[in-house]
Amino acid sequence: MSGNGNAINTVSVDCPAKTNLTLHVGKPRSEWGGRHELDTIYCAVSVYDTVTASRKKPGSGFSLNLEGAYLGDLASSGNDMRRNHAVLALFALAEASGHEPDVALNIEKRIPVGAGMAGGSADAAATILALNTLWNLDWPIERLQQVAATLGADMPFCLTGGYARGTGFGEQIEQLSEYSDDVRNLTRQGFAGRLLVGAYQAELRTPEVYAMFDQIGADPGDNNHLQQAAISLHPRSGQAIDEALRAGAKQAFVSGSGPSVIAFVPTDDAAHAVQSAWQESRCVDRIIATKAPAHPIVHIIA
Ligand SMILES: C[C@@](CO)(OP(=O)(O)O)[C@H](O)COP(=O)(O)OP(=O)(O)OC[C@H]1O[C@@H](n2ccc(N)nc2=O)[C@H](O)[C@@H]1O
Ligand SMILES: Nc1ncnc2c1ncn2[C@@H]1O[C@H](COP(=O)(O)OP(=O)(O)O)[C@@H](O)[C@H]1O
Repeated sequence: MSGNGNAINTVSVDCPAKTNLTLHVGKPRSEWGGRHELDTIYCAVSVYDTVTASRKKPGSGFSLNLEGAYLGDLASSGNDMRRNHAVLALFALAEASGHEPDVALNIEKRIPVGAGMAGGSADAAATILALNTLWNLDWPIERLQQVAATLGADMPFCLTGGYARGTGFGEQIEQLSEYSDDVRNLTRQGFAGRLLVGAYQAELRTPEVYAMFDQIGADPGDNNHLQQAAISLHPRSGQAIDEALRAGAKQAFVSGSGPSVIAFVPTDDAAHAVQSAWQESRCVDRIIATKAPAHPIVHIIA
Protein backbone atom coordinates (compact mmCIF):
# COMPACT_ATOMS: atom_id res chain seq x y z
CA MET A 1 0.00 0.00 0.00
CA SER A 2 1.21 3.55 -0.54
CA GLY A 3 1.86 5.81 2.45
CA ASN A 4 -1.83 6.81 2.78
CA GLY A 5 -2.98 3.15 2.69
CA ASN A 6 -4.36 3.34 -0.90
CA ALA A 7 -3.53 0.67 -3.54
CA ILE A 8 -0.35 1.38 -5.51
CA ASN A 9 -0.99 1.83 -9.24
CA THR A 10 2.40 2.76 -10.71
CA VAL A 11 5.98 1.93 -9.66
CA SER A 12 9.18 2.80 -11.51
CA VAL A 13 12.64 1.32 -10.97
CA ASP A 14 15.99 2.68 -12.15
CA CYS A 15 18.24 -0.36 -12.60
CA PRO A 16 21.99 -0.03 -13.30
CA ALA A 17 24.03 -1.87 -15.93
CA LYS A 18 26.63 -4.41 -14.87
CA THR A 19 30.21 -5.15 -15.74
CA ASN A 20 32.56 -7.90 -14.57
CA LEU A 21 35.76 -6.78 -12.82
CA THR A 22 36.97 -10.37 -13.09
CA LEU A 23 35.37 -13.15 -15.16
CA HIS A 24 37.00 -16.56 -14.86
CA VAL A 25 35.33 -19.15 -17.11
CA GLY A 26 35.49 -22.92 -16.51
CA LYS A 27 34.01 -25.90 -18.32
CA PRO A 28 30.53 -26.01 -19.88
CA ARG A 29 28.14 -28.13 -17.78
CA SER A 30 25.45 -30.26 -19.44
CA GLU A 31 23.26 -30.06 -16.32
CA TRP A 32 23.22 -26.28 -16.81
CA GLY A 33 22.18 -26.50 -20.46
CA GLY A 34 25.78 -26.08 -21.60
CA ARG A 35 26.40 -22.95 -19.53
CA HIS A 36 29.99 -22.63 -18.27
CA GLU A 37 31.19 -22.64 -14.67
CA LEU A 38 31.96 -19.03 -13.66
CA ASP A 39 33.84 -17.29 -10.89
CA THR A 40 33.24 -13.57 -11.39
CA ILE A 41 33.15 -10.28 -9.51
CA TYR A 42 30.09 -8.36 -10.72
CA CYS A 43 30.00 -4.57 -10.37
CA ALA A 44 26.99 -2.37 -11.17
CA VAL A 45 27.75 0.90 -13.00
CA SER A 46 25.65 4.07 -13.01
CA VAL A 47 24.08 3.72 -16.49
CA TYR A 48 20.41 3.07 -15.74
CA ASP A 49 17.41 1.72 -17.59
CA THR A 50 14.08 2.81 -16.07
CA VAL A 51 11.17 0.35 -16.03
CA THR A 52 7.72 1.71 -15.08
CA ALA A 53 5.01 -0.85 -14.21
CA SER A 54 1.36 0.26 -14.06
CA ARG A 55 -1.77 -1.71 -13.21
CA LYS A 56 -4.12 -2.46 -16.17
CA LYS A 57 -7.80 -3.50 -16.25
CA PRO A 58 -8.21 -7.15 -15.07
CA GLY A 59 -8.05 -9.57 -18.02
CA SER A 60 -6.58 -6.94 -20.39
CA GLY A 61 -3.15 -8.61 -20.51
CA PHE A 62 0.27 -6.93 -20.65
CA SER A 63 1.58 -4.10 -22.80
CA LEU A 64 5.18 -3.02 -23.51
CA ASN A 65 6.52 0.32 -24.69
CA LEU A 66 10.23 0.98 -25.40
CA GLU A 67 11.84 4.44 -25.39
CA GLY A 68 15.42 5.51 -26.06
CA ALA A 69 17.78 6.62 -28.79
CA TYR A 70 19.84 3.42 -28.81
CA LEU A 71 17.45 0.45 -28.95
CA GLY A 72 19.72 -1.79 -31.05
CA ASP A 73 17.93 -4.89 -32.30
CA LEU A 74 14.97 -4.12 -29.98
CA ALA A 75 13.85 -1.41 -32.40
CA SER A 76 13.18 -3.82 -35.27
CA SER A 77 9.45 -4.32 -35.74
CA GLY A 78 10.09 -8.05 -35.87
CA ASN A 79 11.34 -8.07 -32.29
CA ASP A 80 8.87 -10.31 -30.43
CA MET A 81 7.63 -8.34 -27.39
CA ARG A 82 6.83 -11.59 -25.56
CA ARG A 83 10.56 -12.46 -25.66
CA ASN A 84 11.60 -9.16 -24.12
CA HIS A 85 13.42 -9.98 -20.86
CA ALA A 86 11.19 -7.55 -18.91
CA VAL A 87 8.07 -9.35 -20.17
CA LEU A 88 9.61 -12.76 -19.36
CA ALA A 89 10.18 -11.46 -15.81
CA LEU A 90 6.56 -10.23 -15.59
CA PHE A 91 5.22 -13.66 -16.56
CA ALA A 92 7.68 -15.48 -14.25
CA LEU A 93 6.73 -13.43 -11.18
CA ALA A 94 3.02 -13.55 -12.06
CA GLU A 95 3.27 -17.35 -12.17
CA ALA A 96 5.31 -17.55 -8.93
CA SER A 97 2.96 -15.20 -7.01
CA GLY A 98 -0.43 -16.18 -8.49
CA HIS A 99 -1.11 -12.81 -10.13
CA GLU A 100 -2.48 -12.07 -13.61
CA PRO A 101 0.08 -10.21 -15.81
CA ASP A 102 -2.32 -7.27 -16.41
CA VAL A 103 0.51 -4.73 -16.30
CA ALA A 104 1.71 -1.97 -18.64
CA LEU A 105 5.51 -1.94 -18.86
CA ASN A 106 7.39 1.12 -20.12
CA ILE A 107 11.17 0.82 -20.56
CA GLU A 108 13.40 3.88 -20.96
CA LYS A 109 16.58 2.30 -22.35
CA ARG A 110 19.98 3.92 -21.75
CA ILE A 111 22.10 0.76 -21.29
CA PRO A 112 23.73 -0.17 -24.62
CA VAL A 113 21.99 -3.26 -26.10
CA GLY A 114 23.85 -6.52 -26.66
CA ALA A 115 26.90 -4.81 -25.14
CA GLY A 116 27.99 -7.16 -22.33
CA MET A 117 26.33 -4.85 -19.76
CA ALA A 118 23.27 -7.01 -18.98
CA GLY A 119 20.75 -4.47 -20.29
CA GLY A 120 18.11 -7.14 -20.73
CA SER A 121 18.81 -8.63 -17.30
CA ALA A 122 18.66 -5.14 -15.74
CA ASP A 123 15.19 -4.60 -17.26
CA ALA A 124 14.05 -8.01 -15.99
CA ALA A 125 15.38 -7.21 -12.50
CA ALA A 126 13.74 -3.77 -12.57
CA THR A 127 10.42 -5.39 -13.52
CA ILE A 128 10.68 -7.88 -10.63
CA LEU A 129 11.50 -5.12 -8.13
CA ALA A 130 8.64 -2.94 -9.44
CA LEU A 131 6.08 -5.78 -9.24
CA ASN A 132 7.28 -6.75 -5.74
CA THR A 133 6.00 -3.30 -4.70
CA LEU A 134 3.08 -2.89 -7.15
CA TRP A 135 1.56 -6.22 -6.05
CA ASN A 136 2.47 -5.68 -2.37
CA LEU A 137 4.40 -8.98 -2.34
CA ASP A 138 7.19 -7.55 -0.22
CA TRP A 139 9.21 -10.75 -0.84
CA PRO A 140 12.83 -10.80 0.47
CA ILE A 141 15.61 -10.38 -2.12
CA GLU A 142 16.62 -14.05 -1.83
CA ARG A 143 13.15 -15.19 -2.97
CA LEU A 144 13.17 -12.70 -5.85
CA GLN A 145 16.66 -13.96 -6.84
CA GLN A 146 15.32 -17.53 -7.04
CA VAL A 147 12.77 -16.36 -9.65
CA ALA A 148 15.43 -14.30 -11.47
CA ALA A 149 17.86 -17.26 -11.65
CA THR A 150 15.33 -19.17 -13.78
CA LEU A 151 15.49 -16.37 -16.37
CA GLY A 152 19.23 -15.77 -16.86
CA ALA A 153 22.66 -16.16 -15.33
CA ASP A 154 23.30 -12.52 -14.46
CA MET A 155 19.73 -11.56 -13.49
CA PRO A 156 20.02 -12.36 -9.75
CA PHE A 157 22.92 -9.90 -9.43
CA CYS A 158 20.96 -7.15 -11.22
CA LEU A 159 18.40 -7.20 -8.37
CA THR A 160 20.96 -5.92 -5.85
CA GLY A 161 23.70 -4.11 -7.79
CA GLY A 162 26.79 -2.97 -5.89
CA TYR A 163 29.51 -5.63 -5.90
CA ALA A 164 28.98 -9.40 -5.75
CA ARG A 165 30.85 -12.61 -6.36
CA GLY A 166 29.05 -14.87 -8.85
CA THR A 167 29.65 -18.62 -9.03
CA GLY A 168 27.77 -21.59 -10.47
CA PHE A 169 26.85 -20.33 -13.95
CA GLY A 170 26.80 -16.82 -12.49
CA GLU A 171 23.52 -17.12 -10.66
CA GLN A 172 24.93 -17.98 -7.18
CA ILE A 173 25.45 -14.55 -5.65
CA GLU A 174 27.50 -13.54 -2.61
CA GLN A 175 27.01 -9.79 -2.05
CA LEU A 176 30.34 -8.04 -1.34
CA SER A 177 30.66 -4.98 0.88
CA GLU A 178 32.74 -2.09 -0.47
CA TYR A 179 34.98 -2.76 2.53
CA SER A 180 35.50 -6.49 1.78
CA ASP A 181 39.02 -7.70 0.98
CA ASP A 182 37.97 -8.61 -2.59
CA VAL A 183 36.64 -5.12 -3.31
CA ARG A 184 39.44 -3.26 -1.47
CA ASN A 185 41.98 -5.26 -3.48
CA LEU A 186 40.23 -4.44 -6.77
CA THR A 187 39.86 -0.78 -5.74
CA ARG A 188 43.61 -0.65 -5.02
CA GLN A 189 44.18 -1.93 -8.59
CA GLY A 190 41.99 0.94 -9.92
CA PHE A 191 38.74 -0.96 -10.56
CA ALA A 192 36.51 1.67 -8.89
CA GLY A 193 35.12 5.17 -9.24
CA ARG A 194 35.06 7.20 -12.43
CA LEU A 195 34.89 5.28 -15.72
CA LEU A 196 34.17 5.68 -19.43
CA VAL A 197 32.12 3.14 -21.41
CA GLY A 198 33.10 2.75 -25.07
CA ALA A 199 29.85 1.57 -26.70
CA TYR A 200 29.13 0.25 -30.20
CA GLN A 201 26.24 -0.02 -32.64
CA ALA A 202 27.41 -3.59 -33.24
CA GLU A 203 26.18 -6.23 -30.78
CA LEU A 204 27.74 -9.56 -29.79
CA ARG A 205 25.56 -12.56 -29.03
CA THR A 206 26.60 -14.04 -25.68
CA PRO A 207 26.38 -17.69 -26.79
CA GLU A 208 28.70 -16.94 -29.76
CA VAL A 209 31.28 -15.34 -27.49
CA TYR A 210 31.27 -18.33 -25.13
CA ALA A 211 31.55 -20.67 -28.17
CA MET A 212 34.56 -18.66 -29.40
CA PHE A 213 36.06 -18.91 -25.88
CA ASP A 214 35.73 -22.70 -26.15
CA GLN A 215 37.78 -22.50 -29.35
CA ILE A 216 40.52 -19.96 -28.49
CA GLY A 217 40.54 -19.71 -24.67
CA ALA A 218 41.92 -16.71 -22.79
CA ASP A 219 45.27 -14.94 -22.69
CA PRO A 220 47.26 -15.51 -19.45
CA GLY A 221 46.71 -12.50 -17.23
CA ASP A 222 43.33 -11.51 -18.75
CA ASN A 223 40.93 -10.72 -15.87
CA ASN A 224 38.09 -11.34 -18.32
CA HIS A 225 38.48 -14.79 -19.87
CA LEU A 226 35.97 -13.84 -22.60
CA GLN A 227 38.07 -10.83 -23.67
CA GLN A 228 40.09 -12.46 -26.46
CA ALA A 229 36.96 -14.18 -27.81
CA ALA A 230 35.08 -10.86 -27.89
CA ILE A 231 38.05 -9.08 -29.54
CA SER A 232 38.36 -11.84 -32.12
CA LEU A 233 34.68 -11.29 -33.04
CA HIS A 234 34.87 -7.46 -32.68
CA PRO A 235 38.49 -6.18 -33.15
CA ARG A 236 37.58 -2.51 -32.49
CA SER A 237 37.17 -3.44 -28.81
CA GLY A 238 40.84 -4.47 -28.69
CA GLN A 239 41.85 -1.19 -30.31
CA ALA A 240 39.79 0.75 -27.72
CA ILE A 241 41.56 -1.08 -24.86
CA ASP A 242 45.01 -0.33 -26.30
CA GLU A 243 44.12 3.35 -26.89
CA ALA A 244 42.70 3.73 -23.36
CA LEU A 245 45.73 2.18 -21.61
CA ARG A 246 48.10 4.26 -23.76
CA ALA A 247 46.15 7.42 -22.84
CA GLY A 248 46.41 6.74 -19.11
CA ALA A 249 43.41 4.59 -18.09
CA LYS A 250 44.18 2.68 -14.87
CA GLN A 251 42.28 -0.37 -16.17
CA ALA A 252 40.63 -1.05 -19.56
CA PHE A 253 38.86 -4.26 -20.55
CA VAL A 254 35.93 -5.76 -22.47
CA SER A 255 32.72 -5.72 -20.39
CA GLY A 256 31.61 -9.35 -19.96
CA SER A 257 30.83 -10.86 -23.37
CA GLY A 258 31.32 -7.42 -25.00
CA PRO A 259 31.69 -5.60 -27.30
CA SER A 260 31.60 -2.53 -25.02
CA VAL A 261 34.85 -1.51 -23.30
CA ILE A 262 35.21 -0.16 -19.75
CA ALA A 263 38.07 2.25 -18.95
CA PHE A 264 38.59 3.31 -15.32
CA VAL A 265 39.96 6.88 -15.40
CA PRO A 266 40.91 8.10 -11.90
CA THR A 267 41.75 11.73 -12.86
CA ASP A 268 40.34 14.50 -15.08
CA ASP A 269 43.49 14.37 -17.20
CA ALA A 270 43.14 10.62 -17.75
CA ALA A 271 39.42 10.98 -18.59
CA HIS A 272 40.10 13.76 -21.14
CA ALA A 273 43.03 11.86 -22.65
CA VAL A 274 41.06 8.62 -23.09
CA GLN A 275 38.03 10.50 -24.49
CA SER A 276 40.28 12.27 -27.03
CA ALA A 277 42.13 9.08 -27.98
CA TRP A 278 38.83 7.25 -28.56
CA GLN A 279 37.36 10.12 -30.57
CA GLU A 280 40.47 10.69 -32.73
CA SER A 281 40.93 6.98 -33.48
CA ARG A 282 37.17 6.49 -33.96
CA CYS A 283 37.56 3.08 -32.29
CA VAL A 284 34.24 3.45 -30.41
CA ASP A 285 30.81 4.67 -31.62
CA ARG A 286 29.62 6.31 -28.37
CA ILE A 287 31.24 7.29 -25.06
CA ILE A 288 29.31 7.24 -21.76
CA ALA A 289 30.96 8.86 -18.72
CA THR A 290 29.80 7.30 -15.46
CA LYS A 291 31.03 5.69 -12.24
CA ALA A 292 30.86 2.55 -10.11
CA PRO A 293 29.38 1.08 -8.00
CA ALA A 294 25.60 1.65 -8.36
CA HIS A 295 22.35 0.20 -6.99
CA PRO A 296 18.71 -0.12 -8.17
CA ILE A 297 16.33 2.66 -7.04
CA VAL A 298 12.56 1.98 -6.54
CA HIS A 299 10.11 4.92 -6.89
CA ILE A 300 6.38 4.70 -6.00
CA ILE A 301 4.76 7.02 -8.54
CA ALA A 302 1.03 6.77 -7.72
C1 LIG B 1 28.65 -13.08 -20.15
C2 LIG B 1 27.90 -12.63 -18.90
C3 LIG B 1 28.90 -12.32 -17.79
O1 LIG B 1 28.24 -11.80 -16.68
O2 LIG B 1 27.07 -11.49 -19.09
P1 LIG B 1 27.00 -10.50 -20.36
O3 LIG B 1 28.37 -9.99 -20.56
O4 LIG B 1 26.51 -11.30 -21.52
O5 LIG B 1 26.06 -9.42 -19.94
C4 LIG B 1 26.92 -13.71 -18.43
O6 LIG B 1 27.58 -14.91 -18.16
C5 LIG B 1 25.79 -13.94 -19.45
O7 LIG B 1 24.64 -14.12 -18.69
P2 LIG B 1 23.23 -14.19 -19.43
O8 LIG B 1 23.22 -13.26 -20.61
O9 LIG B 1 22.18 -14.05 -18.38
O10 LIG B 1 23.29 -15.66 -20.00
P3 LIG B 1 22.05 -16.61 -20.13
O11 LIG B 1 20.91 -15.85 -20.75
O12 LIG B 1 21.86 -17.32 -18.85
O13 LIG B 1 22.65 -17.66 -21.21
C6 LIG B 1 22.76 -17.25 -22.57
C7 LIG B 1 23.79 -18.15 -23.22
O14 LIG B 1 25.12 -17.72 -22.84
C8 LIG B 1 25.96 -18.86 -22.63
N1 LIG B 1 26.38 -18.90 -21.21
C9 LIG B 1 25.81 -18.07 -20.29
C10 LIG B 1 26.25 -18.12 -18.97
C11 LIG B 1 27.26 -19.04 -18.62
N2 LIG B 1 27.72 -19.11 -17.35
N3 LIG B 1 27.81 -19.85 -19.58
C12 LIG B 1 27.39 -19.79 -20.86
O15 LIG B 1 27.90 -20.56 -21.72
C13 LIG B 1 25.14 -20.09 -23.01
O16 LIG B 1 25.29 -20.33 -24.40
C14 LIG B 1 23.72 -19.59 -22.73
O17 LIG B 1 22.75 -20.33 -23.48
N1 LIG C 1 14.80 -5.40 -22.32
C1 LIG C 1 15.84 -5.76 -23.08
N2 LIG C 1 16.95 -4.97 -23.17
C2 LIG C 1 18.02 -5.36 -23.93
N3 LIG C 1 18.08 -6.52 -24.65
C3 LIG C 1 17.00 -7.32 -24.57
C4 LIG C 1 15.86 -7.00 -23.78
N4 LIG C 1 14.97 -8.00 -23.90
C5 LIG C 1 15.51 -8.91 -24.74
N5 LIG C 1 16.73 -8.51 -25.15
C6 LIG C 1 17.60 -9.27 -26.07
O1 LIG C 1 18.74 -9.70 -25.33
C7 LIG C 1 19.92 -9.59 -26.13
C8 LIG C 1 21.06 -9.33 -25.18
O2 LIG C 1 20.89 -8.02 -24.72
P1 LIG C 1 21.67 -7.41 -23.43
O3 LIG C 1 21.20 -8.10 -22.20
O4 LIG C 1 21.52 -5.93 -23.54
O5 LIG C 1 23.19 -7.77 -23.73
P2 LIG C 1 24.25 -8.67 -22.98
O6 LIG C 1 23.61 -10.03 -22.83
O7 LIG C 1 25.41 -8.64 -23.92
O8 LIG C 1 24.57 -8.03 -21.68
C9 LIG C 1 19.64 -8.44 -27.10
O9 LIG C 1 20.23 -8.71 -28.36
C10 LIG C 1 18.12 -8.40 -27.21
O10 LIG C 1 17.69 -8.97 -28.43
